[in-house]
Amino acid sequence: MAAPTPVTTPDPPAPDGGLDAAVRVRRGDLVLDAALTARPGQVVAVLGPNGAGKTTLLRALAGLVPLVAGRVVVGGQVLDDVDAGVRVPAYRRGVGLLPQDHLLLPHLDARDNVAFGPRAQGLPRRRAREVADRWLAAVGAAHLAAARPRALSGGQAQRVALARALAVRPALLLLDEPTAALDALARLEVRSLLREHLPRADGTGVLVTHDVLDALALADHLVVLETGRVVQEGPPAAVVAAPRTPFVAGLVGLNLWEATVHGVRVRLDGGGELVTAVAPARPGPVLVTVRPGAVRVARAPVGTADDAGTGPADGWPARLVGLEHQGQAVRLRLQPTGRAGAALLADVEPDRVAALSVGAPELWVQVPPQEVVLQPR
Ligand SMILES: Nc1ncnc2c1ncn2[C@@H]1O[C@H](COP(=O)(O)OP(=O)(O)OP(=O)(O)O)[C@@H](O)[C@H]1O
Repeated sequence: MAAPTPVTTPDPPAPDGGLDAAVRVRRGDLVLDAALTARPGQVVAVLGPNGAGKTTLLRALAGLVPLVAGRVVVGGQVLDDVDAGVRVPAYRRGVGLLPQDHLLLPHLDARDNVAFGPRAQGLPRRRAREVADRWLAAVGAAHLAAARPRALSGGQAQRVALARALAVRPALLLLDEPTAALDALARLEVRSLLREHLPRADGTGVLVTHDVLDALALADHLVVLETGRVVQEGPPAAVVAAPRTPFVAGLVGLNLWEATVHGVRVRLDGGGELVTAVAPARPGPVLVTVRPGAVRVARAPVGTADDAGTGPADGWPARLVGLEHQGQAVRLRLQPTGRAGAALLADVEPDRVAALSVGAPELWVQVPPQEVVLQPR
């Protein structure tokens, strides 16, 4: 009998383009242990707190920091393989790195800074300058062609550096916080330039950022790095919607706690208890997220969890320790005053702030059960 025709095919094996890396690096106290993969045409964003190892990861991929263990394959070419003793030097990798401090060559004008890479790839001077002019125009910096780096503003220098990185059309383009040093307007402009030019169809981009908007706007895949480890990854919108660490929750402005659930009772590991509208099938450890806009703040408990037929008053007493604007609302930072409770963010209408903050030594925070979102831990 003839074999049935398969109706689905498994994912293709790692393509001979793209990025396939698993690196271990030691730098001082940091042990970086991270894997990154991306198909050709994809951009991966790497997000993490200061000192997480993001720059070290880029430098390892660029061949500027030796691996202790692991392998880096770009576009089918093995650039590092510690077991096999392969280490392609940085200048022969065809990998573009846009470092945080952009490092334009000070004695060359913007055009020759951009033409430098194409020249090094063997283009004659005139052709390399034509390529440079095209890329300067593409990033809106044609008028800066004759300027030396010291005459450029931060945003202008960043555009020229971006043109320089793109002009060599690397198989792997590494960008270290390309929008960090820019003011809000320049950041928007550079972000839309990146969206337009990143990546080329058969190349891969890795973008280190502190800004979750960069990840949402520019990346296909988001990797969160903390103390040298990947703690969460996935499509950016999915990571942002369901943070699994306080760092990510803080970035997107959600409250997040580790807790243990028994029926509808959610006991926070750090103290305090919430009630959930939907009891998970099994008791056990969970992550709890709550939108700041869902937190009720009042001078005294309002109703009780008895409304849901579940027991005594929920919530906990807290004290106001900070206030900031958050869109149309005011975001309150609250610290528990007793042992039963957790610090949290709450968004309230501006006209309620005076009533809550003037002369109230203690407030009461509560979360409606339907706003308590649980994920397995
Ligand atoms: N050359 C070095 N010598 C010693 N330790 C280093 C070196 N480079 C990095 N480290 C260590 O690695 C840690 C991570 O550095 P890295 O610059 O990769 O972090 P990062 O995530 O990019 O941080 P930031 O967001 O602040 O740029 C540092 O805190 C330091 O402990």
